[in-house]
Formats: sequence, C-alpha cells, structure tokens
Amino acid sequence: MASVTQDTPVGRRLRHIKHIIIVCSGKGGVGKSSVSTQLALSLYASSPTARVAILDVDLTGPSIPRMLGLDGHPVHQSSDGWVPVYADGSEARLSCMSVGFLLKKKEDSVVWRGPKKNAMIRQFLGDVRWGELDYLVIDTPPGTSDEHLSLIEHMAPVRDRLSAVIVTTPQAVALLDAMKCLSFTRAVNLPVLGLIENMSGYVCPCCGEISNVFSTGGGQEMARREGLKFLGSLPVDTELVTLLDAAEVSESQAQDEAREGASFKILSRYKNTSTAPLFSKIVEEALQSLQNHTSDPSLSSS
Ligand SMILES: Nc1ncnc2c1ncn2[C@@H]1O[C@H](COP(=O)(O)OP(=O)(O)OP(=O)(O)O)[C@@H](O)[C@H]1O
Ligand code: SF4
Repeated sequence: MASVTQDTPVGRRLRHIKHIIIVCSGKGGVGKSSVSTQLALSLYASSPTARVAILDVDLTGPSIPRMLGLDGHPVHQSSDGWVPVYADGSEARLSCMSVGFLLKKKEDSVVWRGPKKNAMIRQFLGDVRWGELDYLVIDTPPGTSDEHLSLIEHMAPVRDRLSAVIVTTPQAVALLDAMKCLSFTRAVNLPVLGLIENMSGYVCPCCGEISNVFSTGGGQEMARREGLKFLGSLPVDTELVTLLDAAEVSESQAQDEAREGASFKILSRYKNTSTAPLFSKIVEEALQSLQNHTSDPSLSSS
C-alpha cells in the first residue's frame, strides 16, 4: 500500500504532536465537551511539563471556551498562523482553539454546509501554531458527521498518533448511539482507548454520597461485550456544573486563585470537585491503553 506523505500543511503542523485523542459520543448532551475539558485539564495536571491543547471542532455548538473560562478571548494571527488561546497564561502549556473564539458574539450561530466545515477543520489543523505537544484533545460534535470524516481525512499523515475515547450515559438510547459511534471508529480503523460512562449516579451536594438515580453500569456492560476498555464512570456533580458553566466564583475562591498567582483559575477550581480524583483514575486507565496502542515507554500518568 502506498504510504501517506507527511508533507501536507496539516502533516507538517501535527508531526510535532505525540498523541491526538478524539473524544466522541453517539448522542448529544451526554457530556462529551465536559469530558474533553476534564481530560485536557487532567493531562495538563499529570506532569509539570505536560504540554496539552484542546481543539473544539463542535462547530455548531462550541462550548470549550466557556468551559475553560475563556469566552470572548481574541485569536491573534501571526506570520506563522493563528496563535491559540492559552488557558494557563504565561506558562503556555495548555492551549485551546475553537470556532467560538471567531464568532462576534457568543450567541451567534454557525450555519455552514459540509464543504465550509471541512475547510474550517483543515484550517484549525493546519494553520494553528500548535507547537510541540504531548497531547491534543479534540472535542467533536455528537454522532458521526462531516466533521469526523474531515478530521480522519486531514489527519491521515499522522494516523499512527490518533486514538479515540467514547463517552456515553447509562441509558439504553445513549448506549445504542454509542454503538454507532463505535462502529464508525471500526470502519475508519481508529483505535479506541476506552469508554467513559458519564452521569452515572448523582453526588449528593450535602454529604458527597453517590446515589443511583437512573440506571448505571450500561457503559461497563457495553465495554465488556464489545471488548473495549472501560475507563470509568463519572456521577452527576453539581459542583462541576457550576464550574463548567463558568458561574461567578465566591470572594474566597477568587482570593485563593489570586494567591496562587496563576491565571489558570479553572484548574484550581476543578481540582476541588469530587469528580477530579475519579477523572485522574480515568486518565491513568486511558494512558495505559495509549501505552498498549503505541508502545511508548515514556507514557506515565504520575
Ligand atoms: N458529570 C457531570 N456532572 C454534572 N454536569 C455535567 C456532567 N457532565 C456534563 N455535565 C453538564 O451537562 C451539560 C452538557 O454537557 P456537555 O456540553 O459536556 O455535553 P455534550 O455531549 O458535549 O453536548 P453537545 O451534544 O451539545 O455537544 C453541561 O452543562 C455540562 O456542564
Ligand atoms: S445522600 Fe444523605 S445527605 Fe444527601 S440527600 Fe441523601 S440522605 Fe441527605
């Protein structure tokens, strides 16, 4: 078979990235963007030198800027392409790019046909100054759409670095859609690091106890049946909603953040949620899976 050349604008940009993790879900609203955000934050926190970026290709519903507290940030154009927005200020180890940064007002909508979406994705991959990265996390729209096909097509020169994580909720209808997502990954030969079951139970805001309001365990069962790794489950956590919806912070939180001196406010708030330790365990499992896929001995979650 003829080998794919790396010498495309996208190939030239992305060859400095070690691992590219595509986060997908069959159904909308299951928490794919919040999982992408938590994945990027946890990978960033996993080592003081980890360089991580998050690319939001959910073009019609970009939510990553809001979840990272970056709404309204401008994107600068340099002679070497777009400069991504840094979520950690001068440390510049956690960068982000989203169509949300390009809209005049955050409530503006993107109504584009397939070819325009395809061109935007090519531009995001090839024209952003990603630099050297350990991980690029890509948040995708729900289902398997033009955006997914464009991603796979444009990233052909770096195919060996691609993998996916599938997010589902425990309900039967979401699991059915997660199966469609899995069959897409199989059709395009995309290795799956594992499955995450989100909104599995509910964290009591009073005592922190996790109760099973709806069914749970469907994701784990699907993973077992399909020979996928089950990365873990995340409960509904009201603290996380407040954080990801970028609600106002209390005065004491603001003081703590100011004391830390970091412009990276979201991470310090995120570290205190009850889902953060659960998510670091998920990242440990995902990195182990990544290691099995790539035989990269340098991968470690500690
Ligand atoms: N484990 C959780 N606990 C509490 N809230 C959550 C959790 N996961 C997601 N949410 C909230 O649910 C809402 C939908 O989540 P999110 O936007 O991540 O879903 P999505 O699958 O990306 O949606 P879309 O289909 O719009 O792309 C958000 O307000 C988010 O903060
Ligand atoms: S889990 Fe405990 S504290 Fe929370 S609502 Fe139920 S009984 Fe009350």
